Amino acid sequence: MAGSGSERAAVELCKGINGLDKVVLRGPRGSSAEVYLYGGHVTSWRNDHGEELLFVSTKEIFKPPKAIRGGIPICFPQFGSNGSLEQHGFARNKFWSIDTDPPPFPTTSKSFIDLILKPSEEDMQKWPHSYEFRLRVALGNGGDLMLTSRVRNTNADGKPFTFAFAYHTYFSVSDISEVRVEGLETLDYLDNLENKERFTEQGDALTFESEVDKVYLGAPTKIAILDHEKKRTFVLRKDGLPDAVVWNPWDKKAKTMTDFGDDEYMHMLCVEAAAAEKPITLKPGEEWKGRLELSAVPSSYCSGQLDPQKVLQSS
Ligand SMILES: O=P(O)(O)OC[C@H]1O[C@H](O)[C@H](O)[C@@H](O)[C@@H]1O
Repeated sequence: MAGSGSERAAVELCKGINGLDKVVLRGPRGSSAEVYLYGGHVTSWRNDHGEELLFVSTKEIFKPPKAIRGGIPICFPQFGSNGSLEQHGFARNKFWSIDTDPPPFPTTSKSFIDLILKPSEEDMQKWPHSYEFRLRVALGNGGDLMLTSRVRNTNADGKPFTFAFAYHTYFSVSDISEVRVEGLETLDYLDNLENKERFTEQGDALTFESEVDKVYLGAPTKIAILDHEKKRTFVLRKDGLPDAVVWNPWDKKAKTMTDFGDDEYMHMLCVEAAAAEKPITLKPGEEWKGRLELSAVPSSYCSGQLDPQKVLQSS
């Protein structure tokens, strides 16, 4: 549409499913992303060809207070059931606001949105802490998706607080049996399917043939998800987030989930950049930052043209 005078805005606030507010981000060459204010939740990330890269369940009904099944839920201030709050904390069930006056934070992208979450009085009864959670979602000029979370302790009573965090990313994959994850081999992990017992990953890249729910500890900053059939590699870069959670419910668990199709486990994989095992402590006035950068590159891995090690080593 260049030159036609009808170029679409890089950032647009509009209504999504069920009239929920959403922000559409558009990159210069056709890429896009969508963020619902409900949950501060990224629900779509498309490449320059318009192909969707994230999985959202066809059973998802977009009805608060249920969290959205798919995309990138924000888990905060709890991960999983490790605490007294609801599963994965409350951030994914809250209506976030657009932050109209964010503190300075440099970017080269024109396509970004700043969101903010602060506790209500009711929230403070469940989690008695005052905080500001700022989330920036940006679409890079090359179509990369970048999420930056900044959490600040604004407690006036001098008390520190502790939290866990995850970007619970659901990647869309062609067929889970054709997927390999590079970067987590040989790491220690806690197996949620074995009472959180600690094991060491053996051997080669991860492949999938049954339910998996593992928290990899001290994961590298770069992880690659290779989709052999799609000839696509997702590269996940993370900062401030030591763990990587890998989850696929597989067939039996899928059937118990009302917001997830029986066969959808074949077409998704969660690889979640997280601070799950060791919670983060912030004193009043302190700020924590956790960053996720996702890119999707065509790969000819199956024909041997792309060495997965090179994917991991290249910057
Ligand atoms: O169903 P949800 O609350 O969205 O959680 C979905 C999954 O999230 C994470 O990956 C956890 O490690 C899993 O134990 C959990 O089943």
